[in-house]
Amino acid sequence: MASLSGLCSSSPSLKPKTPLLKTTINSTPLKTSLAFPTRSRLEPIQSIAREISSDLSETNDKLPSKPKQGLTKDPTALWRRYVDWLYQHKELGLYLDVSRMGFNDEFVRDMEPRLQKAFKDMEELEKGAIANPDEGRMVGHYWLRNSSLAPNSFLKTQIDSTLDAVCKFAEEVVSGEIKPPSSPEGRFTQILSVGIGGSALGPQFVAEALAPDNPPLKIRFIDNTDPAGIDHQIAQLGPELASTLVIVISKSGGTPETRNGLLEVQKAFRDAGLEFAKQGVAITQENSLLDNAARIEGWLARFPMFDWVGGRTSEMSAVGLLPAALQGIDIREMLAGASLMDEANRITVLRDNPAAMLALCWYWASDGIGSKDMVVLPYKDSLLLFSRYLQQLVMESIGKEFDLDGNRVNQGLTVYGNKGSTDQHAYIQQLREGVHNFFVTFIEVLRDRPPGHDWELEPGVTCGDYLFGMLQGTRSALYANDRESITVTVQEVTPRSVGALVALYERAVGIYASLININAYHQPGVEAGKKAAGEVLALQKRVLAVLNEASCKEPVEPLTLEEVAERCHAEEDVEMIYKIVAHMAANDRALIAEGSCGSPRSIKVFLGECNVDDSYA
Ligand SMILES: O=P(O)(O)OC[C@H]1O[C@H](O)[C@H](O)[C@@H](O)[C@@H]1O
Repeated sequence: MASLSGLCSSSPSLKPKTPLLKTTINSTPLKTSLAFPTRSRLEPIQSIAREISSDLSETNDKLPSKPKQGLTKDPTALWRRYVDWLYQHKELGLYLDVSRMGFNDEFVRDMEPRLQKAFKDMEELEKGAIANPDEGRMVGHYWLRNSSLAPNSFLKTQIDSTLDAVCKFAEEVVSGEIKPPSSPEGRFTQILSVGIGGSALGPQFVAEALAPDNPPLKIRFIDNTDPAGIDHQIAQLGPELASTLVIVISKSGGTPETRNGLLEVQKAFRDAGLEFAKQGVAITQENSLLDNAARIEGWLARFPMFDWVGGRTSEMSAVGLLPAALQGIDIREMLAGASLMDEANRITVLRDNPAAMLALCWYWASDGIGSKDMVVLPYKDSLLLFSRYLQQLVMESIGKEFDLDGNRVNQGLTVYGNKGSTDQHAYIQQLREGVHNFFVTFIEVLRDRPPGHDWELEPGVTCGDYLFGMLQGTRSALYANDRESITVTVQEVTPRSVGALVALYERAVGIYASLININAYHQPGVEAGKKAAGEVLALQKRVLAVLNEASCKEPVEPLTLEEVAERCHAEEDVEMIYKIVAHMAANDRALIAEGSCGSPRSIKVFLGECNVDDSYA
């Protein structure tokens, strides 16, 4: 867990970077694929897959080879394939069509042992196994929508009581029973959610997908440490800051961006003469720095985040449920949708298990090594953020350097996309005709708009028919050019279907991770960037101390970058010192006495004011 002050107190000097380790898997595709013209890349990918397969063979069954073949274009065969493979979840009204993926029976047969192992792994995980071995943690997001699955009664009670507390608090806020102390409206009208990554993406997706046109509380987000972005959110609130419920979300309670967002918001409250604690809510692990601060300062409410729920799978915890409930979204329906989907995904027969079908398709398309990207295209504006949400869920889970046996595998599955038909006017040209490095997942919503509002904008055709036509047309056009696609269809965008979609992809990630033998539940790579950021800020403090000392002299002594570096005992970091100085100069916190930032060697720099307390030292 990062500490609140950790960003600025890391190691005192920037270490020279060690060169990146070259790996077999990294270098092989480069070498091999360079020998082939672009259109013939399938073969090298297969050979890489085979190579990796032999690496994994000690712990896994032999990797099924992907037969080289074109996609069938025979309409009768395609229709048969469509009907044979169509998955339907009757109660959820959800369909999964994998007919436009080119896998064959042999591949499915070969994958069966791995799938059965994945089902077993998921069963163990749900029973409370330490499925995240590196962090020694259980992985329990599935219990959140069916607490009776929790491995002990203590966890069950925690889940149930948190859900009850979320519902009660939301009801009291919406009804005005809990009110802000000094708002003329007499009730909370806005939510300002402060959080990042898994503590933002789920709530953002769900708000966009499900919030009614006029929610009881409108939501906005601070999900970065960009001061201009923060100012914008606060300025947009204007006088309504007095009726804003600020929800600070951080599992660890120590993420620097979230800490900064909180400090900025607290300052805005002070500037407006408002008492933050009366309007602040914390969602975090018990006894985290955030939790302790909220308790000591007497914030309006605190809700727990559980150790065994990862940030990117926290949408069904208080993280996602509280903001949703405050916007008038039926969270019990979301949970019901997720729970129904989970039940289906426990079935150990491939064709009856939509998450397994997805995972199998991912494996097929990307050779189990991420050789193709997943383009997610919901044809529905309200699902715009689904691909962004999935980007973290999939890429932070799957993008791993090592497998569970410690082999370097550099795994991943790249996800991107926005929405159709809009993206047809942006990059679908490349998908149809350009580099063949992707497969598509269409998300189709059958209901165009609420009943009673539709009209024909030309004889026999509605606006929604166009959207439908665009999706079907793009799917066909891509397939005609051998571009594979999956289609997930839901009847409507409802709390139930959104809950089901979240659960579908959470499980697909879990199953896929098992198929490729990686830990989907940790994120060791994220720490490197955070640590480096801490080192930059530590260096900045030393630069400030050196500049301050020189600027307190009579007369002021402007310094070259080399002089600053030397006095910081960080000669090897002169480039970073240049960047620090340029950034401070752009923000009027350092003054350039001579030269210009365009020619770094010419610069002489000093501080406009001498800080006599020398608080930088
Ligand atoms: O919820 P927090 O502890 O503030 O973490 C927020 C995010 O930060 C990290 O960088 C992780 O990579 C994410 O998985 C996490 O969701």
